[in-house]
Amino acid sequence: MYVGVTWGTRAPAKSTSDRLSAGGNDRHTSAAMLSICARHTRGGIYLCNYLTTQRAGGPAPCHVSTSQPSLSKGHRDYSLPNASWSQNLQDLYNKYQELTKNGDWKRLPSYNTSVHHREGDPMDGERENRLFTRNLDKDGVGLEYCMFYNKAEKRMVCIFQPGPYLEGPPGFLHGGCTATMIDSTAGGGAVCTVGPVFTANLNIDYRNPILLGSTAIADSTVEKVDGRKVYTRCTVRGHDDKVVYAEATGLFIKSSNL
Ligand SMILES: CCCCCCCCCC(=O)SCCNC(=O)CCNC(=O)[C@H](O)C(C)(C)COP(=O)(O)OP(=O)(O)OC[C@H]1O[C@@H](n2cnc3c(N)ncnc32)[C@H](O)[C@@H]1OP(=O)(O)O
Repeated sequence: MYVGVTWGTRAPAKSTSDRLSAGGNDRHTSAAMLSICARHTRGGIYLCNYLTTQRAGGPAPCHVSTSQPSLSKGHRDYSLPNASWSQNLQDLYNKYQELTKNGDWKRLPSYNTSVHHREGDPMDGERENRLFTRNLDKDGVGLEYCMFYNKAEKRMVCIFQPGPYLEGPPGFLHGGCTATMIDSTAGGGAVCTVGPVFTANLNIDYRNPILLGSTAIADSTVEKVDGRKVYTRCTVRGHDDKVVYAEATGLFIKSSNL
């Protein structure tokens, strides 16, 4: 499936997230081309073809080109910048987008369902299910994030900005949400490295609280693959690398029956 999206100029951001963050300016976001399919089946997580379906030689033909996020068949790509993104998140996005240019890094599109974006998926159609990390309808109040994968380094980076609906301690991100981002980032890296997996174990040391509206990076690497076992390590740090928020290891088990 190919989906191309062109973004236009947007109004200055006024979200809580932006007020809380150091940045808050909005900016033009360049066109992005992407292709991916992802699916969850029986709890196993798939990310298919995204490393192979991007066409060489520049942007692929677009199915969608609008000044708004792609909503073709409801398949908006939530990994693209929107008006709730802080300047810090936008800057990191631009940095990693730049790194995709030589092919070392790939940006992963992200949808709010696990299966709807797959053309011809038998589960396509009206479904109530939402991807946990994309279950809020309003931009900026929940998780804003984008993942980039480096195949050679078996490394997944997720830049993210937690919004005001994710509060744990007053003003700070709930630890369960931090765990979710670690699970998703390390799990996504495991999937991209070996195929569908289940999370078997997550071990997290929380080092510093994450301010709501700030910008953070979850940086995960697959350290070892031993049979069906995929060992990962993940660090969550601030956008400027000055603060470590959490350190984690994760064990993912390659699905045996998918
Ligand atoms: C970009 C988007 C990316 C999206 C990523 C999303 C990430 C989110 C991922 C999830 O949330 S997945 C949902 C949460 N996880 C689960 O619900 C899994 C529940 N557990 C299970 O289904 C099974 O326990 C599991 C599949 C993990 C393992 O069962 P199996 O029957 O397939 O394997 P088995 O028990 O034979 O274990 C295989 C090996 O792993 C080892 N193992 C399994 N669980 C372990 C554990 N917890 N700790 C340590 N080792 C473990 C086990 O000892 C064994 O080692 P050996 O091969 O050396 O004998």
